[in-house]
Amino acid sequence: MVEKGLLIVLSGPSGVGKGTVRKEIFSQQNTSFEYSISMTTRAPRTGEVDGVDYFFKSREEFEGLIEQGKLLEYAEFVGNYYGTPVDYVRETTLKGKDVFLEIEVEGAKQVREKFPDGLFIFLSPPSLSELKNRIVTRGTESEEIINNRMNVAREEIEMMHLYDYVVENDTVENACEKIKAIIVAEHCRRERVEPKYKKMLEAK
Ligand SMILES: Nc1nc2c(ncn2[C@@H]2O[C@H](COP(=O)(O)OP(=O)(O)O)[C@@H](O)[C@H]2O)c(=O)[nH]1
Ligand SMILES: Nc1ncnc2c1ncn2[C@@H]1O[C@H](COP(=O)(O)OP(=O)(O)O)[C@@H](O)[C@H]1O
Repeated sequence: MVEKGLLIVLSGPSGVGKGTVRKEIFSQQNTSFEYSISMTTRAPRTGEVDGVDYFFKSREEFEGLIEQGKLLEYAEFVGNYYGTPVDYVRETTLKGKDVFLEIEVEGAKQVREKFPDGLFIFLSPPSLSELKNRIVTRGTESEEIINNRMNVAREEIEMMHLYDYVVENDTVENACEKIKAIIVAEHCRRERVEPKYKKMLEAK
């Protein structure tokens, strides 16, 4: 029987660097885990691609997915819906592959209820002023939305105790190294052979 894959959840306030850190981790290793692309009703930002960054949906389509039970979890974040496709997560973990979710705190709570054995990591900013600086510098949101997201950020930071680990994103390199080390340690704790070494042993 194939061992079920681990669910890895990364949360953190808007602009802290979740996307940057995740992309760096995925670009570095011959990844043993898969990224779950979320559904959202948010409009695509310049350069974002449907089916790569998100599956972009209308509100009606999204509400249809909720009714059909197609989402593992979902939440409304600053005026838009975001949710995780349940079929993808189920199929991938059943194949024995770990799945990496990048989701906000309310969704992470729902995942924790369904998968208490998941690995929950909170990415924190060095300071609120640096958080604001990053989100402003990214240049993708209006001033009003940035202010709303900064208010939500305070509430999210207060929830960091719900996570198994808090990693500060001081530099992308440090944050990636810490997250990768946590994942290896948590594989050991769950008595799983690290996928990279499993492959190494299987190879001739
Ligand atoms: N609950 C939930 N949150 C999600 C999902 N996908 C993305 N998010 C979160 O929604 C929030 C807003 O995402 P986005 O608009 O892309 O802004 P960004 O985090 O600033 O890049 C972030 O905290 C994301 O991690 C999802 O499938 N479910
Ligand atoms: N460690 C870091 N130091 C400085 N800037 C960073 C760091 N990590 C990310 N950034 C920058 O901060 C901005 C927000 O990062 P992003 O990955 O989009 O955040 P999130 O996905 O959490 O909203 C981007 O402009 C990114 O280049």
